Amino acid sequence: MSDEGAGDGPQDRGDRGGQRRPGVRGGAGRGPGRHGAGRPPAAGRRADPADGDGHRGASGRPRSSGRPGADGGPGAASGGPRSSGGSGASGGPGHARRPGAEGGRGGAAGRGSGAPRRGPSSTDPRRPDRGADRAAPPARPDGSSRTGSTGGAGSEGTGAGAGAPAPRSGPARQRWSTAKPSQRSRGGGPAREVALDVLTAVREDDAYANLVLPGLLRRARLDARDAALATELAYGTLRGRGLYDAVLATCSGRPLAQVDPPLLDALRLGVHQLLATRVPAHAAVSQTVGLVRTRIGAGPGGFANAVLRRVAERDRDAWLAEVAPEEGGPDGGDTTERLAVAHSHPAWVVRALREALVAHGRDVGELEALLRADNAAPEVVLAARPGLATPDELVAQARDVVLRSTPGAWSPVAVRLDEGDPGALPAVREGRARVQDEGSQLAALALAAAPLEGRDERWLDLAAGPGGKAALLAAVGAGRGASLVAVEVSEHRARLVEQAVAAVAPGGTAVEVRTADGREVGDDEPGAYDRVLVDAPCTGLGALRRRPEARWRRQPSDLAGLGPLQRGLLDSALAAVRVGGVVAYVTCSPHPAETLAVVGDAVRRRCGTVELLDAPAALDAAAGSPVPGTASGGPDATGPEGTRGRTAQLWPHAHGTDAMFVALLRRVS
Ligand SMILES: C[S@@+](CC[C@H](N)C(=O)[O-])C[C@H]1O[C@@H](n2cnc3c(N)ncnc32)[C@H](O)[C@@H]1O
Repeated sequence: MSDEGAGDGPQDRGDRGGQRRPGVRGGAGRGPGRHGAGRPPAAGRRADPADGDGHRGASGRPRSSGRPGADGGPGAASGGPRSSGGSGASGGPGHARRPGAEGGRGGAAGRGSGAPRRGPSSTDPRRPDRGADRAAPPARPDGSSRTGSTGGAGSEGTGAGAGAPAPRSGPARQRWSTAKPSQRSRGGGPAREVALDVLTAVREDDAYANLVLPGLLRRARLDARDAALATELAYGTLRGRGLYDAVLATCSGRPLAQVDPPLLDALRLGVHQLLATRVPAHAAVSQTVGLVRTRIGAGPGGFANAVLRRVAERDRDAWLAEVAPEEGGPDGGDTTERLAVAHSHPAWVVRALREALVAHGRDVGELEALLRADNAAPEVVLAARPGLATPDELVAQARDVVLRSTPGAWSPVAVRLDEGDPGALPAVREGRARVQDEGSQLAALALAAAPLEGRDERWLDLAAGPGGKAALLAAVGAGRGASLVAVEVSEHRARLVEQAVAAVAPGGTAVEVRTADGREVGDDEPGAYDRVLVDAPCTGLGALRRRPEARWRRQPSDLAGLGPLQRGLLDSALAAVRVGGVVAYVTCSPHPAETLAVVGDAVRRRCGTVELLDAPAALDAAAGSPVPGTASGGPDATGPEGTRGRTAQLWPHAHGTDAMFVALLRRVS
């Protein structure tokens, strides 16, 4: 579930009707009827609440997912925020971070309350202040407390207090609004309405935020700024829910379970504005209360007013000290619980990520940076498909539509967009380039770069939907005279694969898409392939930054359900590859149960017939220069025997990519 190009991008959106493209053979396979691939759900709706990958966790039996891809389409793929002005292609405009405009909440003032090679740095200089947002985005990626005072809230508030000093902690008096009542928006304004609609769809319909948002933005006809605000509010509220609920529990005077869910959504939206944006406090409260009044009722509006005023009495740091006190202090609590609240992750995910860092041989002290990276909006990254587009072409096209772009940090075919709608680039619209996380790009390119002797003509992608890596592999393979068979169990997602690879095979037969169960290919076609990709369905714990709601949906029990499916697919791949051929086992989760354990088992069970290749070296080869810190498991690591140092793990906080895991296995007999 690693590829964000997937989802709702212009080239692979499910609403294209899934028509066949010339040159793409849609093999019958053992079709969906047999495997119950299921109906294609409405865009944005989840097929299975327990599983975003289009399979049923417990049974391992796949099912069609409403989420075309692990990640959305361009922009949406990114978790939204960095792209802006979005069309459907972008999954909505991004929130525009304005480093230079951090600070004051305006009206709150006075009340006294209140790596690597070109990799990203923690100070993230990539985003200039465009000065055009009214999105009032988070001051820092993790939404930590604001300093400085240059920013008001643009048109968002009344202007009162803009440029005022940053809010300080502690209770004090508050003037709620300087606007005349007639000037205030009664319903919260269109951006908040859209944001609330997203929260409602996520809660009631199990929708994916990145898929429902574009349609809601279009329907509401928001201009770019309001669209950016709506996107930031929706995504930020979903990500920050853990902390916001802890604050609300303190302020609401009743257990949150007793608060009506629609009202709770609106309260979270209000808290997000108060604690993580530069929206002035008075505007955050009055607009959110207006929204509650018009959407839910006058009584709930009064309740929201009382609760949000209490929230507004302190700033984020003060609330953190209250609800997530540092250990060692008088109220210091358990580290996991503190990190869970402070960085808004379920405690089991915090534990899982800590375990993952240790298992892959990294310093456990990196945990907080990793959690913070999960809360930062990822950049939109494009992959220029070899033979169809070049990074230089993408940079030139971005310049033509006044988008800032930079070369990728790692992948030789990557271009990073600072903001904007990737669908504005002709190459993206034509399917010659695609939004795809750099980690996903490197994983596919590493398989293509793995050393191989003898025949190298038949490539296989065993779990291909929605087709991001298949599209890249197909393009690379076409340049080397290799054909690709792409297998996907979900009918709907198989159609997305066809769309994804269409540009690579306009009239040829280099790519064949089959709707089938990948676990059966090994038995049906033993030893038939030279290179095989298993991008296994997984928990997606390495891509939380792209899927704001995912962390609240996943359960620890998902791990147990996914294990047999992951092992079954890897077994099938190892049977389908010829002796001497290479299998890449890839996940967008660093969890040891989905990565090192699966690979370690496979190597152990096949005693001597399968060997691990040097995946970090293959990543370096794919990148064209060293990608530091990918070797997964040093001498002290706890990874299973036989995997140490041979597998590769990328990290959001270290590489600026999703946390992709890559193992390369060669069948030796
Ligand atoms: C992680 S996603 C693959 C992402 C894809 N490689 C990309 O880059 O766009 C895993 C895919 O495996 C599919 N899948 C699940 N079980 C499967 C099975 N038994 N056989 C084939 N595909 C399966 C899911 O429907 C999902 O589309």
